[in-house]
Amino acid sequence: MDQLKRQAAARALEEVRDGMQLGLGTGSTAKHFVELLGERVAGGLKVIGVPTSEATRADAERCGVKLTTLDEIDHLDITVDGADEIDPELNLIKGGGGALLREKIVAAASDRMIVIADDSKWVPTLGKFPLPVEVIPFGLGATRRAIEKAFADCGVSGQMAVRKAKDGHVFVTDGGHWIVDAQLGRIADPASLAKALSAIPGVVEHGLFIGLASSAVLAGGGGIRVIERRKP
Ligand SMILES: O=C[C@H](O)[C@H](O)[C@H](O)COP(=O)(O)O
Repeated sequence: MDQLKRQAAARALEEVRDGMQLGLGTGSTAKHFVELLGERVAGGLKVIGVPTSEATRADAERCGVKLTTLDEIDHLDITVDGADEIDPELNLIKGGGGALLREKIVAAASDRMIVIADDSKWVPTLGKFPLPVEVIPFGLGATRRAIEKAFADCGVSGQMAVRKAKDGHVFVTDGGHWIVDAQLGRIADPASLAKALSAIPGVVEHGLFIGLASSAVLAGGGGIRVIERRKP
């Protein structure tokens, strides 16, 4: 599986040109991209990156990739990031690693977002992977009730749980927020659900990435598939 992730990362790296400003994703697949990018940088490639998490910042620094922020530059050429699920419209569930907020800010500031994954992430319909919803701890009860209502309005339901870290304490995101994971099973209309969740005051962001990915690079036993998003 790790080999497939690395192959997808290597294919995305072929899109990178000298002088590009890159969004650097988070997770085990994106980490391969950062490592391979570091090798190219050591060989003379000149790029600058914006990391989507403190973990990726540390990886990029270790790999010698020069970093900047979205305050210092006005756009990114390409963001390369992993995903937890990818559907045929290239809508995504992201946030399994808790980095969805910065990932979405960075993807939205990019001309192109390339999603890299092993082909187990390809699904006909999003929802089997629990949907991460990043929330403000204050007023969580009210926020949970509003999320439940949004789910019902969009025809989905399922158990919700505040994410815990490995040490048993509540998982806290890089932005200081909490994550509620919702087991929805099948999300028939991800765009409507995304809109409904975004309208809730206590929701900082959610893991539905709608219309952000430009292409997906999927590595499987039979080779690599590159899927471009259909124009609306
Ligand atoms: O918050 C984490 C990110 O959205 C990751 O890109 C996603 O969870 C996929 O991670 P991995 O490549 O480790 O499966």
